[in-house]
Amino acid sequence: MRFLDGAVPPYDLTYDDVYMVPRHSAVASRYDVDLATSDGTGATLPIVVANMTAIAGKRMAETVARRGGLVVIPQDIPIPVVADVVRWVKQRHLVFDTTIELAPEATVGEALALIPKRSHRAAVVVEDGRPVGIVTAADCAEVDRFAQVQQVMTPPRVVVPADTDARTVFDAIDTARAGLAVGVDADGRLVGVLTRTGALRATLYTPAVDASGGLRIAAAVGVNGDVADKAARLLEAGVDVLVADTAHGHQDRMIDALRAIRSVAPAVPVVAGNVVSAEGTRALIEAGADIVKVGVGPGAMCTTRMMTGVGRPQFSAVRECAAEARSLGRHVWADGGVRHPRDVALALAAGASSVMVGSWFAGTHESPGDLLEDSDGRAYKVSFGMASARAVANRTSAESSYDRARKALYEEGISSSRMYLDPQRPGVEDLIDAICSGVRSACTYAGAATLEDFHERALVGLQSAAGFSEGRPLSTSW
Ligand SMILES: NC(=O)C1=CN([C@@H]2O[C@H](COP(=O)(O)OP(=O)(O)OC[C@H]3O[C@@H](n4cnc5c(N)ncnc54)[C@H](OP(=O)(O)O)[C@@H]3O)[C@@H](O)[C@H]2O)C=CC1
Ligand SMILES: Nc1nc2c(ncn2[C@@H]2O[C@H](COP(=O)(O)O)[C@@H](O)[C@H]2O)c(=O)[nH]1
Ligand SMILES: [K+]
Repeated sequence: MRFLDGAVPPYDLTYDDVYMVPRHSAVASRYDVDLATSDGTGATLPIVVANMTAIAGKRMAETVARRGGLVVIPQDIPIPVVADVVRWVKQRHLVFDTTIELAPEATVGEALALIPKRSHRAAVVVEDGRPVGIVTAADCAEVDRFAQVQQVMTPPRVVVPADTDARTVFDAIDTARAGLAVGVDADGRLVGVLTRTGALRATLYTPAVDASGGLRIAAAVGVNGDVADKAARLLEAGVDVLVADTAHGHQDRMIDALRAIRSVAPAVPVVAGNVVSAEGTRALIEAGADIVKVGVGPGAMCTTRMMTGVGRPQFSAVRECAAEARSLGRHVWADGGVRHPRDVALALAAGASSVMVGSWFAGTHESPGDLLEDSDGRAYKVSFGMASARAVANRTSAESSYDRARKALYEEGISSSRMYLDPQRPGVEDLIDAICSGVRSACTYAGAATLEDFHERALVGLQSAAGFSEGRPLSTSW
């Protein structure tokens, strides 16, 4: 990456401060761009879901890994629970989505509570493991909540063997004008469901899988307690990538934690952070990190910069840390502050191998929280920061009352924020589609067929606030 006209920025920059200039391209199609990462994590997309309790759970992990990204399960989740999640995620089908299954006698009320948990917005009624009906929210409208689903279900219109190729399933759904296809095994037992868009996606994305063909998943460890023991238990559970995470990564505790992790995890990729300087990046790499997590203060739930004045505008932080990591043959993840597809493209241009997204994905069907409605009927989920009073109270619940009171004084995150679902893009895969389209397109504007080429070729200019605002679309006239 280089700056237009050799500019030397007079101050540190964030994503809104910069833009990319198109360059001659020999890449004929946006589909010719390979978005696979080269950082050893096995991700086929440069997207990592941040280790935040309100965002990264098992449904998120399944859905994102099926499209090629990675989800980091937070350090606040007890390790036996993480082990269950890992086992479950690794058993998921690589094409068909996990179904919300209901018995014929289940109530409409139960169906309505479960249907919003999945973007395919339907439940399958199952008898002896075989699909006998489909229920959508529309089928339940104006029906007594205690009615049984067998009274409102409709028969599945497209039932296919689960090994049918995705293009054929797409055509079958399209021809039948059905909402989705139900996939079954050789005995007619339910395997999963696939929507028309899901079938399309299955032809465009490559799942991130481990050597046994299971979906990949990452998990975080903090820097306190017996870090080697926690890391060993996570590895035993089958975690593919370990993330050592704390607010101030460039500290002795982190260096010790990394050495402890490396003693039990010589082979798996280890990620550590957060830092925002070349010095911090080098220190974590020397202590054993393969990938350094970059970002102090850009996160949407983060109050660190307001509380402390500490941090660094994210584009410059990523650029400096990526250059240092690359000089040592390692990588960085850009962590925090992503609000538009362009931010992902710019982080990759600055040299990140992958980009972490947290809050933006909180407002999706796949985040763990319940779907709520505000007084205007707009759907949202509640998100909160990992250094918020709420998260600290959860994390320290086993400690003495005195210790909890002491720790409660250091609050650097929002405890409750409403993340609205975008009615056009209510699922995390809708947002991933938008990000991937943006990044693929950015790569062809730069004339790049891979993310490495993109970093190499990106030509970046500095812009004023007016320049940024000019790029925003107008939904009504001026
Ligand atoms: N990217 C970002 O900008 C930030 C991210 N976070 C996220 O919040 C979560 C919780 O992280 P964290 O608060 O580190 O909690 P942890 O539970 O990981 O504890 C951090 C440890 O580091 C010590 N420490 C020393 N200096 C600091 C400092 N300036 N800030 C925080 N801890 C310090 C603490 O000791 P003692 O309490 O005695 O001081 C404590 O032992 C993580 O997921 C982290 O990524 C949090 C803040 C900023
Ligand atoms: N200072 C804080 N940073 C936090 C907190 N919770 C999470 N984070 C950081 O934000 C990113 C995600 O950024 P987003 O803009 O996509 O939401 C996450 O990975 C952490 O590094 C917090 O409470 N305080
Ligand atoms: K912030």
